[in-house]
Amino acid sequence: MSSQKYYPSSSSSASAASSSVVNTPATSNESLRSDYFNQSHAIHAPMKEAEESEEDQRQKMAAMEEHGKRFAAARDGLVSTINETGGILTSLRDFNKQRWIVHYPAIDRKPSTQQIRQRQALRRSMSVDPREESDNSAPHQPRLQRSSTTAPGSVPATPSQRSMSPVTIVLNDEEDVEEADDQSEMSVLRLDLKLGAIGNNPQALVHSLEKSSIAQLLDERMTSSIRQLDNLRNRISDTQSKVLVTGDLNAGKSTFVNSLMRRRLMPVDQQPCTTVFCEVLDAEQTNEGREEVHLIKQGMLYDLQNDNTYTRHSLSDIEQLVADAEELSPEDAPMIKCYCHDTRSTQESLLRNGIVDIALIDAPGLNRDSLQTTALFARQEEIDVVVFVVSAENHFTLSAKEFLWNASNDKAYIFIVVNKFDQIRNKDKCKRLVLEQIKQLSPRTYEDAEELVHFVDSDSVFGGDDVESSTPTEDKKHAGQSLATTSSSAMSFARLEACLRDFVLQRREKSKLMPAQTYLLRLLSDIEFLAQTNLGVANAELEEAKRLLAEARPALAQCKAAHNKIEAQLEGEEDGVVTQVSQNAQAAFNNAIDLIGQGKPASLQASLPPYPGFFSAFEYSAAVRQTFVESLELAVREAEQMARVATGETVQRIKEMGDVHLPGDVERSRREFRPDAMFAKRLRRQNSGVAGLGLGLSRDITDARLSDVFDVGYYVQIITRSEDDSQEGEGQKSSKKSSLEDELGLISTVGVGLGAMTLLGSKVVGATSALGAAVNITNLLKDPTVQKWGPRIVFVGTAGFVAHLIMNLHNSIPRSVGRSMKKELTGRRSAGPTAQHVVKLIASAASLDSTAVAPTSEEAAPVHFATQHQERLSREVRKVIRLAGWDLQERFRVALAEKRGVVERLEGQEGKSKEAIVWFGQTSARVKEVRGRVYEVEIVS
Ligand SMILES: Nc1nc2c(ncn2[C@@H]2O[C@H](COP(=O)(O)OP(=O)(O)OP(=O)(O)O)[C@@H](O)[C@H]2O)c(=O)[nH]1
Repeated sequence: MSSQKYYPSSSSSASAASSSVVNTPATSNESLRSDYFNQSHAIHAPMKEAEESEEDQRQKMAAMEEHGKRFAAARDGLVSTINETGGILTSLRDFNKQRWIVHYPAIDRKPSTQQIRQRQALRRSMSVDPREESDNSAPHQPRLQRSSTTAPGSVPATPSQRSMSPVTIVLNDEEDVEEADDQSEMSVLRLDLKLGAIGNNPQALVHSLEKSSIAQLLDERMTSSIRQLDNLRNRISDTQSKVLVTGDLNAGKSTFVNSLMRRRLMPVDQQPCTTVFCEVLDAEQTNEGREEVHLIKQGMLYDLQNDNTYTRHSLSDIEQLVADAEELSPEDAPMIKCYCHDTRSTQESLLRNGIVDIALIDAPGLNRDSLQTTALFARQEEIDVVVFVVSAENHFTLSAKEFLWNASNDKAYIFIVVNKFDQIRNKDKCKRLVLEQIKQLSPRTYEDAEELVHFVDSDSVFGGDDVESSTPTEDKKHAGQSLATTSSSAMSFARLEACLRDFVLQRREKSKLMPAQTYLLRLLSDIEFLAQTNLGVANAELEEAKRLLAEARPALAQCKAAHNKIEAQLEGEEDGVVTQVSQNAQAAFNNAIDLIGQGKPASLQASLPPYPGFFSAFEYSAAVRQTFVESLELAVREAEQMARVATGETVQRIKEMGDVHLPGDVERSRREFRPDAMFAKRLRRQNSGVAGLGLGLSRDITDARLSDVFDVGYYVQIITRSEDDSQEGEGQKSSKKSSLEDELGLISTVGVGLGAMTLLGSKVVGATSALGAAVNITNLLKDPTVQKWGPRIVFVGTAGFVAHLIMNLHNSIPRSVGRSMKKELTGRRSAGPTAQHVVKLIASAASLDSTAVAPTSEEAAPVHFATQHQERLSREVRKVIRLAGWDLQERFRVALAEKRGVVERLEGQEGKSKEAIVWFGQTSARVKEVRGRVYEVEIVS
């Protein structure tokens, strides 16, 4: 609809005016100049008077009214869609901030064939006017074409990839890269990515930035677009229209503004002079009819009602004000408001048109310095129309091209005045060349070139210099040609005016509403593109999350089950090996102690030393004791070695359990089992001589003692025990009998006791043994049989027994030593009674109470060598197994935490993706609906 050609309503009058000009004779410059004005008025007025009957006036008014209604409807439609778009954009921004980091598409210039196909499909779907889906005959509207590879499945495989490598937006294949450059990228929400060396390559920059950084930039872009929407709403609700007149230096902008006003308001100079923005307004409508100039104070926001924001000047001061501003940089150049009368009728006047307030802004000529400022100014939403003045002599400079390129992006249509056309000889060629350039720079403007591009001679309104310079010296014929030229120039200018007036007034939808519509469509298109892109991303991420969850959940469950299983297994392994080691040790130690008790070495690896003879009996006993101790040590070592082996096997089994049950990606324990580290503490202590066999043994177990040679206490005890034994059970009695008891009868036993006493005396036996023996003997002497046979038997027995003992010392010493050691090893004190026992012994000797003599088992410290060592071994084994188990458990704990983390992250991703799919789906539908409504806003002339 907007592409419909329109023709200015006043074009008929313009041509009528021009034809009249042609028919009017003129003789001089002055007369030509005045003729022009006179003719202009003279021609227009009578024609209008003649042509515009009452009926015409009525029709015109009705048309105006109708036009006003259409304008209001279009404006209301746009305001409502602006509001909706603002709502969508705000929620997108919030969603980006709070729920889902919005994915910003990047550009990829080397697509695969598949990507090209996907892109084409997506482009087709996104470039279709919602209504065109059902109605292909719908009128042309600005279209935004997008291409993307974001169809589900074409998105990077993992979110991590995605975070650094946003979804690729394929521009175009090589043949149509140019087209892609201006159509495929984001427009309103496009990020201005310029940074360092890669600033010229937004694609590289997008790839290098973190997704969150881009989301942040996008957030800022959305915020500024929301502001822009507010401005647009205010602007289209405002009745004033602003026309910015800009162009190359010296192109004749000021002359053009003056011509429009039919007054020499702006200073005109051959030298570039305008550095200020000068806004020309109708004094009647805007300044209570006062003609004056307001120079806005530096840094002040202009307020007509507030004198402090500006200084007042007369119209004639403008030239000086502009000259003063010459020295300033474009950024500091002041803004001037020029209130003046347009004396023409409302039908002719641009400013005082009776429909809408118009302000004409004369901008500084474009050069490198001012380009930025003017471009910014032109982008402002309150600028409805940009009139670009270009000199026909110079065509478009680089600055002009840049400005037009950007401005036509923003405003779509630019009104172009090709000025100084009078200076051009080959006018057709000039027109062709200029139009060629416009086609490149502003395609929309080119489409409507008939109405929007005008080749004129602005100066001709005041009687151009060309005419002045030629007439004085030329002949009448030449003057006639000049007249014809001037007439044609006037005609062109009149047509320009009519078109401009029409463009600004009657078609202000186009000039005022269309920028808003264009902006909205671009913005909505961007949002839809983002929504589609993110929908694709979310779908891909959901699929990915589902796929990975399908692997991660069972892996977690499997890991948990394996963990539970190994926990139970570990417990079993620990208990098993500890029990095994404990039992083995117990058996080995008991066996060792029994062997020692029988006077044999505890280990097969040890053997008794050779007997050196009676006179070295004591040394022999010491050597035997040493051998026993060493053999016991060997037995302990053997038990420890067995424990090491059993532990090693269990550790290996635990390791294998780990290999079987631990997930493959979990690092295995690097801890190595070192058997020699087990029991190292005891060995160290032993080597340093701190403790002998350790654990609960008195340190003098290795010390030899005389009782090892003659165990008097033992002999006496055998005698006394016979009485006690009679009170005990038969089974017990037999088990307690030693081999010596078998050999000796009661008599010889008594003899042994007494003989030993006699032979060795209390010195030899030791005080406690002697005392114990004495007590026992005292008890023995109470026996009547002993009293009767005593002396003789004692003598014979003693002599025999002593001989026997001496003869049998090589056998009895190991037994004595063994017995003594066994007592100690099994927890009975062999080092002699404690002080308490001695006191008891003395007391019992005095009272002859035999029951109080022997230390009871409770009194003896319940130190059992076998038990102690067995416990030590068990503890050590348990410690090692626990460590191995703990190691494995720890691996499981890490693996479980990792797997749980993966599942939780994927569940989070799944949830977020689902939410995003719903959200972007709804948003996409909403945008589509609003876009449809924006398309429906009918902006017609
Ligand atoms: N021949 C001819 N000269 C013109 C025309 N328009 C302007 N001029 C001359 O061109 C020169 C510059 O005109 P200005 O109106 O000052 O140009 P400008 O674009 O406003 O200049 P700056 O603001 O300094 O960039 C003046 O000498 C004008 O007389 C025209 O249509 N034909």
